[in-house]
Amino acid sequence: MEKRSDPSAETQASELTYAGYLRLEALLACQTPLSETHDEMLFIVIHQASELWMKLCLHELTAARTAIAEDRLDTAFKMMARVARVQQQLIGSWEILATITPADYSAMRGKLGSSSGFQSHQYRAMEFLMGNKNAAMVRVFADAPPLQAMLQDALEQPSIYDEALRALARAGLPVPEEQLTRDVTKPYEASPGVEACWREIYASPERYWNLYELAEKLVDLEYRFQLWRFGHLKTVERVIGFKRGTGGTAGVPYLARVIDQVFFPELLTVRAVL
Ligand code: HEM
Ligand SMILES: N[C@@H](CC(=O)c1ccccc1NC=O)C(=O)O
Repeated sequence: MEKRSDPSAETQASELTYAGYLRLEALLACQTPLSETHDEMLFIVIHQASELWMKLCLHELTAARTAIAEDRLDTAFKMMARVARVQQQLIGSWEILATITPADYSAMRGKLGSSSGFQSHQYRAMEFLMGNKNAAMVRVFADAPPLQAMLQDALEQPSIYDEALRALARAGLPVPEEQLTRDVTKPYEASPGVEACWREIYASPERYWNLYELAEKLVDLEYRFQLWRFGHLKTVERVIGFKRGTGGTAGVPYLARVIDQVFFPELLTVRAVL
């Protein structure tokens, strides 16, 4: 995590003020609309607030992954429970954004050029942390080396699900070896052997209470991630309809396709065999 380095911040605690501690001067100088439209302020604020919440999600999920890797599941649960609430906040932002009318958005859209949420490195890092790895998405940041390096690192780290499966193996469940030693830069592929492990856990939660809770926390995470994606899709549909995206995709049809990308496949398929 970045520590503050500006000298003005190195004041005595007794001189510290609300605005100083929170760096409000810098934070509140970052909303600079490019158009004359009234609604651009909302557009900017929603995105900036979302990026801040994503920053917190990454902070919590990275720490949760470490905790799982170290078999400190209670610690991971605490963090994952917080992420679920942050996700609710992110999902709630669609309600506010939906107050933009198509005509008002059209009036500012030209100023956005080819910029797009597609270029959110924090969003992509979250997808990678969830296991939806895609090396092509790293190349989107070829013109921004620090962001590209951050994402390349996220691509190469095991996902929270990779670590969960390793925790299952340590607990004595027969997770197939190839799932434990897989190339974590590749998208996760469902495995019948992994489904069988979750089945064992779900069939007798009292024998595996912690692992059962881990499974349910992961399901919560995926569920809310999907609600966010769906809220985005429906908001985009009502604001720009079937226009192509500024980022170069088909727009709504692209967003509909990514909803099919599941993070923890066996946690869904196991339900059909219980
Ligand atoms: C009126 C509001 C919005 C519209 C019309 C819109 C439209 C789109 C479209 C069409 C795409 C597909 C990529 C492209 O071709 O541009 C996209 C992607 C994306 N947008 Fe938005 N968006 C809106 C608001 C937001 C907000 C508030 C966020 C929050 C950070 C966001 C985050 C993203 C992300 C992360 C992607 C990439 C999704 C992926 O690749 O799976 N968008 N958006
Ligand atoms: N892709 C959007 C533009 C857009 O929404 C956007 C543009 C700049 C910064 C963030 C954005 N939000 C999400 O994609 C569009 O096609 O209208």
